[in-house]
Amino acid sequence: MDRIRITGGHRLNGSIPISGAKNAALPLMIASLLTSETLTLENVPDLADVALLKRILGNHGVDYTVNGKRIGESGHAGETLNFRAEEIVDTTAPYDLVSRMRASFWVIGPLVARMHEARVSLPGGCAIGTRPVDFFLHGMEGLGAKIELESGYVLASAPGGLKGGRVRFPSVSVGATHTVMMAATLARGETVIENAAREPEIQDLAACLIKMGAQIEGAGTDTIHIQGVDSLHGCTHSVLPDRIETGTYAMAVAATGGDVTLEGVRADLLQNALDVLVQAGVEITETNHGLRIYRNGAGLAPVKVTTAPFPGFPTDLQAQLMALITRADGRSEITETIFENRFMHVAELARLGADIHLDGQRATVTGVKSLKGAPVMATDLRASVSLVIAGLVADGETTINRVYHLDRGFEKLEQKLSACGAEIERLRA
Ligand SMILES: CC(=O)N[C@H]1[C@@H](OP(=O)(O)OP(=O)(O)OC[C@H]2O[C@@H](n3ccc(=O)[nH]c3=O)[C@H](O)[C@@H]2O)O[C@H](CO)[C@@H](O)[C@@H]1O
Ligand SMILES: C=C(OP(=O)(O)O)C(=O)O
Repeated sequence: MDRIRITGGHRLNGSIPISGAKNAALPLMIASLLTSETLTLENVPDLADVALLKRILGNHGVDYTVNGKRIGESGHAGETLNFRAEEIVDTTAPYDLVSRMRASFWVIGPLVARMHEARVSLPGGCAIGTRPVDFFLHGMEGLGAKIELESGYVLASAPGGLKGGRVRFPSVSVGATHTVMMAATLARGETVIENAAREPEIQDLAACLIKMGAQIEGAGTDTIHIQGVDSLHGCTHSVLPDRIETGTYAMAVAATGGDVTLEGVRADLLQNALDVLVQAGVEITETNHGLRIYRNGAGLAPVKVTTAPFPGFPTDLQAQLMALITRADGRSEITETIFENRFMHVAELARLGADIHLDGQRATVTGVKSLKGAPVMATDLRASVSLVIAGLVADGETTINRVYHLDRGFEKLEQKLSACGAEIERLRA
């Protein structure tokens, strides 16, 4: 297994291009199942999760071709890929693939909408909580699907096709909102999704579906109206920039000190997190080239943060923020409200000398003068990158094991950081 070795203590200076968002690219790719025409996606990040989803979609009959790198609508230079599901050849999404990535379960929506049946394994993904699928199942039932569970698989069928309905989620779920919204585009009549997720990735998916001919109103608010249509067609869509990658590098610069411009980003996608950084004493300005993150000399102030659905502070940046404030001047508090087991980085940060006290869903972090490098273990995607941030500021050498977690969601991490002066390298197994 590959490892990452970091020698800490270098300030970051320069610029970092931000990739297309993993969490937007995945549902957009899945939307290709809804049409027999070609869906062209620009600015697709080159990530392990994207590669895995290509395999999963391929199994259903989706062909994909690479258009090569070209500058997309957004000015980003990610990959442009064509997806074409002329015919769905298999409506089963098997355990060995779906168990490796949570988002692959979302194929259930488009498959039932187009083929009136699907057999999808219960999902896997980052081990950050129990992550049930009850909202998805109730949502699909709300559109008239019959749901059965058999040997770890969900069997969903709607022989006469899906029918629009009212779906109210008990609490906000990004994945269930994506799935029901996709399914409803081809259902007969109107669907109303209440208590819908408002994440930017939902808006990006809705924008693409609308270009494909779907009738959707209200994406980005908590109530989404979808009027079903008979069929959807192809289109070209550019994946929005990754707000979690943006926030991660902003926190890395805040931690090491320095001056870095994050290119191709949208500040409005992570305003809450940027406000927290400003409270901590980081200077942030929007320039013609992107978002300039600057901290030189000044100390870090402690912060009090509670994770929440968008537009709140994202759970996907919680671990990175914790790494940053391990060296703040005073005591910070982080409360995690989305996932019940998303503090696995705490024990690893403690190995580097962080002072963190856990009480249920609340972590109290007392700033220390310095961290010291040590071998640590990546436990999930965002936890792994929090160890990278801690390693960048720790004295001496930090080696991170199990970096396959990082490869799921961070494109060219070592290259992007070394270009700004970090001493970071991958040790191939
Ligand atoms: C690929 C992707 O986009 N992943 C993101 C997505 O995950 P994902 O879509 O899996 O997360 P959800 O928004 O669904 O989860 C939010 C909460 O709802 C609960 N829940 C969800 C569905 C359900 O049927 N029943 C249920 O109880 C979950 O266990 C969790 O406690 O949103 C999360 C919250 O912003 C992010 O951390 C993930 O990075
Ligand atoms: C938790 C994440 O991904 P997934 O939902 O695929 O596990 C993430 O992107 O941080």
